[in-house]
Amino acid sequence: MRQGEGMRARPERSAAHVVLIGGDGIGPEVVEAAAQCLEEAANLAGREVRFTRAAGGGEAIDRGLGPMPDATIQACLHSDGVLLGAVGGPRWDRLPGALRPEAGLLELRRALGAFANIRPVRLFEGLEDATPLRPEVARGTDLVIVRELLGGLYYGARGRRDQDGRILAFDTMEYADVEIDRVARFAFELARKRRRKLCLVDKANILETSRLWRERVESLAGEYPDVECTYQYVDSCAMKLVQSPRSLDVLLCENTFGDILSDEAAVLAGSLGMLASASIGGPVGLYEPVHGTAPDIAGQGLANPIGAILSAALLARLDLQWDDVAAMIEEAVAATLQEGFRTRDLVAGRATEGAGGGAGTPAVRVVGTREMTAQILERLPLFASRTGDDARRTTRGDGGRDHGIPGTGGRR
Ligand SMILES: NC(=O)c1ccc[n+]([C@@H]2O[C@H](COP(=O)([O-])OP(=O)(O)OC[C@H]3O[C@@H](n4cnc5c(N)ncnc54)[C@H](O)[C@@H]3O)[C@@H](O)[C@H]2O)c1
Ligand SMILES: CC(C)[C@H](C(=O)O)[C@@H](O)C(=O)O
Ligand SMILES: [Mg+2]
Repeated sequence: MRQGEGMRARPERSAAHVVLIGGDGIGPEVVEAAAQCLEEAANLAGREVRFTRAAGGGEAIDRGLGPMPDATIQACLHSDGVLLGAVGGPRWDRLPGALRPEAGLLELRRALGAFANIRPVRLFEGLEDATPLRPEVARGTDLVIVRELLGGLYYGARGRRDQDGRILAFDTMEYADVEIDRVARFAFELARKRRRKLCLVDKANILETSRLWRERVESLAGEYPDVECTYQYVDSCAMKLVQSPRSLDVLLCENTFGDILSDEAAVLAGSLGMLASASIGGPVGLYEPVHGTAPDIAGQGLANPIGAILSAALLARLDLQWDDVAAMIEEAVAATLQEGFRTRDLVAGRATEGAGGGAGTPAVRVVGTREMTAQILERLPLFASRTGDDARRTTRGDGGRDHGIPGTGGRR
């Protein structure tokens, strides 16, 4: 997406080129699952996706290419969208900061100009017992975290120095007004398409950067009188997230606060494995599940692929403008879950295998990554016949399944 191109009508595209960066741990497992779903849904809609696999993260380091090879960045910049699994793991934890896999991801985000990270959080019907929260608290959760992605502590000056014989380490949080304005405008526009509630999450009682965020958001709020704009300190917001999630619509956060709150919010969705994300703002969007490489379950076929699959749906909707393809994937995921299929992480809350089965509730069936993907693939054709408009109407009617995220226009 280019800033400001959001709502411009574009010619329908029938083919797309997507770069896949599997990365490390469960990254390659979930990216392959997502690529299969995107390819199949596109084919069912009469379109075509071509994939290029590119190196990134620890596996690229091991091949002597560094954490984010220039060839990968160039491939991404020349693509129609990028799908990334996750990078990092214990094997690379002792490398100097700038050489770690995670530094490569930051480099890619910056190269793609992806300043707005969108993390939708909803509890799918049927997953009420997957969250450790009481169903009456979590039910109906439908919020979006808009996380600033190219500033703050992640990109500020950091280092160490000797101070009177002691080791002093520092990280710096800096924000420029323009960096705040561009992501805040995006969040206001998003709120407008949803329940018209925007909450700026900050620490303005302590941090000067937060005070600038408040000033900028307060001044922009005048341009969006139809959006209710509130302010909440990050510490109390962390509580509110699990106390009354339905009261929240769009949460606007600086980089670090957004990172932390999104993993907390994953509890509302039943598992970290459920959350998808889109990072947009530059010529091409970067789509990745919110979770990491999950070293504890990597290579065992246990990973929940849904966060990655829903990220592929976001790619279809936001970069390719294939709303029908996106809706097809989202509907197939919802149907698979409603029929009781769960990966292991989704029975970690209060659900147990074989539970349900009475009173119209399907029995819970615990499956691995491949089987979950196969079940979703099998259901795609059920949602294939709709036109994009029909599909959009259906999903909006079901609690805003497409999260009200505005189309971003793609790169052409
Ligand atoms: N975008 C990214 O590339 C990204 C994001 C977060 C963490 N990381 C990296 O991942 C590594 C591990 O980090 P961590 O352990 O703090 O976080 P993590 O998200 O990898 O795992 C946290 C917990 O959630 C579980 N989990 C995560 N995704 C899952 C899925 N799809 N299905 C089932 N269970 C899942 C894991 O098994 C683990 O118990 C670190 O090196 C970290 O830097 C990368
Ligand atoms: C791996 C790390 C750099 C990354 C982040 O902090 O942005 C991850 O935690 C995420 O949430 O995408
Ligand atoms: Mg994170």
